[in-house]
Amino acid sequence: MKTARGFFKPLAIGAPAPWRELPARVERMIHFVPPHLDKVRAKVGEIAPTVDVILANLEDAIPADAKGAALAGTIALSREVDFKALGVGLWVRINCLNSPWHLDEVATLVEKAGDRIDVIMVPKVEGPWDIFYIDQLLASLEAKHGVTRPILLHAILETAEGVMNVEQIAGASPRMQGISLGPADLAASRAMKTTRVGGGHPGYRVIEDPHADGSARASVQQDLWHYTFAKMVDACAAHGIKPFYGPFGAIDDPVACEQQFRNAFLMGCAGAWSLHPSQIAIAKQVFSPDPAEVAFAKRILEAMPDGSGVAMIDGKMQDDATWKQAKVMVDCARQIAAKDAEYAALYGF
Ligand SMILES: CC(C)(COP(=O)(O)OP(=O)(O)OC[C@H]1O[C@@H](n2cnc3c(N)ncnc32)[C@H](O)[C@@H]1OP(=O)(O)O)[C@@H](O)C(=O)NCCC(=O)NCCSC(=O)C[C@H](O)C(=O)O
Ligand SMILES: [Mg+2]
Repeated sequence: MKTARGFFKPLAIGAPAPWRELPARVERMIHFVPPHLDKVRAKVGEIAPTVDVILANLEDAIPADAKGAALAGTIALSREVDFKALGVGLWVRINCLNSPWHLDEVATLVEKAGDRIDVIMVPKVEGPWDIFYIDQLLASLEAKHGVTRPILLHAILETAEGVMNVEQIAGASPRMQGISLGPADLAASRAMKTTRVGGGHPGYRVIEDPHADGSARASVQQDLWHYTFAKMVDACAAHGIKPFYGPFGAIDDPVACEQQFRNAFLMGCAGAWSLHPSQIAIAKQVFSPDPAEVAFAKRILEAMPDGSGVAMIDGKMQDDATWKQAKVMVDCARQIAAKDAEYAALYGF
């Protein structure tokens, strides 16, 4: 791995200096759009003000014979909508690094939209070597095209080897903005026997012991993704980058979508992907802290102004640790309130 001093060294002469602190952005939902479909792309202008990030997808879900159209559509989109003025992030998911398409995609994106793209999402990242490669490639292209600030990287955690290496992936470059859990490819990579894209499975349960009277034994469904979330969240938190939940494929089941997003939120994730317009509101509601929780967190901060000591609030013990928990909640709410007037009013900021 890089030395402490070398970590922030520009990787190409003329490349923009790497970020020392990540830009503070609200990213509750990463909204996927298929940029090759003119009909959908034409609606991004009206959707963008309702989301935190628009992601132009070039990878899975884009047919092999439409990859060129998707790349062209992405460049067009970056010019058609003023994402910066809207305070909306523009991300692009490129094809994987062993695909025949990624090299032209990265070269074209940096040349034609380098200063308008905030984050490049890299699929199927297996280890830090994938980040080293794309980091160096981007630095050379940014220097060549005079890009003024580094494009950030976001890895999808969707292979068994990637999960094994997640800590090194998270710390592989100052460009790293975050990591998303990709449940579909990860299930395939692990040979999990499910065709679902995220969420629970009715077969994954624990059951109580047999009853003497032979009566029915209670069983409870368990969370297939808990271990992976915890490993990803720890790797991201330790390296100061953001963990996200990826796609929820049951578009017809908003209740289960909300539960999967809420599990991610409670485990420390900053946001999730929205695949369909119906999932935008779910992500916005789940990844904006509950106003009642924020109000209680404010009381904790007020009860211990210097963050030390102990206090009882509504019968609950508060101390230095819960003060830090409360600060996480209130800082997140403040950041959302600065961008979202509806929540600014709900939080009372
Ligand atoms: C999933 C979809 C194909 C569904 O599209 P459609 O059948 O058109 O849905 P509707 O008829 O309900 O659409 C209603 C209107 O909404 C528009 N629409 C649909 N999707 C979007 C969207 N993402 N953004 C904006 N607008 C959208 C439709 O055009 C309809 O408009 P109108 O006709 O004017 O009423 C579709 O939602 C879709 O393609 N979503 C994106 C899917 C995607 O990106 N998949 C890849 C990410 S998940 C993945 O790769 C797995 C991951 O990597 C892992 O391994 O886990
Ligand atoms: Mg995938």
